[in-house]
Amino acid sequence: MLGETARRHRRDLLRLLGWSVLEAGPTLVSGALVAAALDRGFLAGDFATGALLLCCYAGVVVLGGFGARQAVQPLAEVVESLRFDLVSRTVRATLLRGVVPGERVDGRSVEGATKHTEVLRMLISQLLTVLRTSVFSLVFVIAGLFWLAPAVAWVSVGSTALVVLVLASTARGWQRRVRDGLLAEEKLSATASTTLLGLRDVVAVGAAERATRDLAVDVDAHADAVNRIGRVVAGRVAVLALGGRLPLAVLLLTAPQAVSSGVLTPGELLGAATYLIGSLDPVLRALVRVVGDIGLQIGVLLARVQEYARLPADPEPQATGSGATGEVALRGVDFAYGPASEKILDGVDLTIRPGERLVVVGPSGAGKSTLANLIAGLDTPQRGEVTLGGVPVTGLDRRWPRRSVTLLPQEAYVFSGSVRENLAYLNPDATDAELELACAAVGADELVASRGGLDGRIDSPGELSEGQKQLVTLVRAYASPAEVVVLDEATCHLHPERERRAEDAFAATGRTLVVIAHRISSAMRADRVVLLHGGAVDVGTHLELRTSSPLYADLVGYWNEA
Ligand SMILES: Nc1ncnc2c1ncn2[C@@H]1O[C@H](COP(=O)(O)OP(=O)(O)OP(=O)(O)O)[C@@H](O)[C@H]1O
Repeated sequence: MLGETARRHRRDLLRLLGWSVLEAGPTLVSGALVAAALDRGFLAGDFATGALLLCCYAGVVVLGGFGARQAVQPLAEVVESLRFDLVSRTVRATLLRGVVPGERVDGRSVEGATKHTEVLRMLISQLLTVLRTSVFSLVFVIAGLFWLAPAVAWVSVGSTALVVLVLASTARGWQRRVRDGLLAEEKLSATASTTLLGLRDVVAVGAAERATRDLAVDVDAHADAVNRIGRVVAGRVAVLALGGRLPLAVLLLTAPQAVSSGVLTPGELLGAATYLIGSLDPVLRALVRVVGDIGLQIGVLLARVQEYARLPADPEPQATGSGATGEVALRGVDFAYGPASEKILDGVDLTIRPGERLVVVGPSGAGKSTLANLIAGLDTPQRGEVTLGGVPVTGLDRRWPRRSVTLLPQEAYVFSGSVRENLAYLNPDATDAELELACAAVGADELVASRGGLDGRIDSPGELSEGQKQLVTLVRAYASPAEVVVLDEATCHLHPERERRAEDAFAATGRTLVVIAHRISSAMRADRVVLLHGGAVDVGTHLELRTSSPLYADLVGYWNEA
């Protein structure tokens, strides 16, 4: 995931690297200039040279500050783009999994994904900020020390290697503990939010003690996990303290001997101490904090985000054929919303022929929308099966955009964006000519023209009336490649004449059209009508049902009066 963003921002990363070298520049010359200022200037009685050399150092520090300032912009480009990529991936994958039967997706999945992504953004920003200068600074310190005091440089290399070795060998255990801590925190927050949301029920059924006990278990588990992390942190801090201070201790202990024997001048001694105190120790600390702590936290969080960004599995292997003939069949379908709930559909058999215009009617709550969801594969029957072109609908290709069935619900969803983006939502490859054709067919051309054509904007969808929103979604469905279109009261806010025009337009394309009727006029122009009642279906033409079914005759009468 990170690699993809990094590839796109190669230039920004190179700019970041370049400015970071400049930012770390003062580290390279700090010890050397201090040593020269002392030996050739102040101790040699040449105050002007000493002061000039210190001024040079100050100049380099200002240049380093300029490098730090310039590095901010490329850093922000990379990090913000990374956040956008991560959020897009996780939300998209969560939504796609949401329409797959058997996948458990709720608001917490998206919330968890976005929360983790936000933390990741901050951590990666810190990682890049510290890492980019620390690595160069470390190299520069060692180089400076080799120039001034090679023996101290070797001790520094050894102690740095020791720190790296110890941290690397404990990295796995550390990562495991951080992950356990994160999981414990997630579990605690899930239990707490479930308990708090159902607080009234918990009190009503006298389960307060039980809920407290359950919560206490998760609180203890979280506390244990945090304690285990704390113990590892303590060990790592000790190693770091030893590794960072050892070279300085060696320098100070050997200083009298080294200076008196002429191995080091006083200036070189002070220069080496400047490198060690001013750079090596802080750099090692920063590196350990960043690579050891932040780096590992990033690894753990990325693994979690990757779980959220998991796309649903492709169709099951038994799903052969494209399902693209437009024939929908329900065989012995039973459906209920819960194991103890009443059946909404009870042993329903129904074949919808390719290119047929079928209208579904029935009393409120009879299960018309449920039938629409089953045809679209959004729900799975407990018994029997729903097939499309002979293939179980739940086994069809569910990659976005859905290619086989398009279901338009009553609530039309229009988002902020261009008119084109809204219309091409179910077929991003649609050409302008195809979209214009779809607009003309369903009668949305005036609306699109009034918004400034395909390039026009819909900045706040609330400006559109419900009918206008339904027109937008009708164009979407028309422009989609699906061979079966299900309109679940998707034209209820349109004038009857506009509704007829839209339905006729779909029927004229030769696709299978299933309309959950809002008005009796839809049933009157259908090839066949399905009357849904008490979990069963009666099927026939409008005239047949009118004479054979008293319930249908009642519904027609009710509609006519209305
Ligand atoms: N997600 C759900 N969970 C539990 N029960 C549901 C769910 N969705 C619908 N129901 C119930 O299932 C029954 C059928 O609902 P459905 O929406 O399919 O009926 P409908 O014929 O489309 O109704 P209407 O004409 O009022 O839109 C209703 O009793 C409804 O309350």
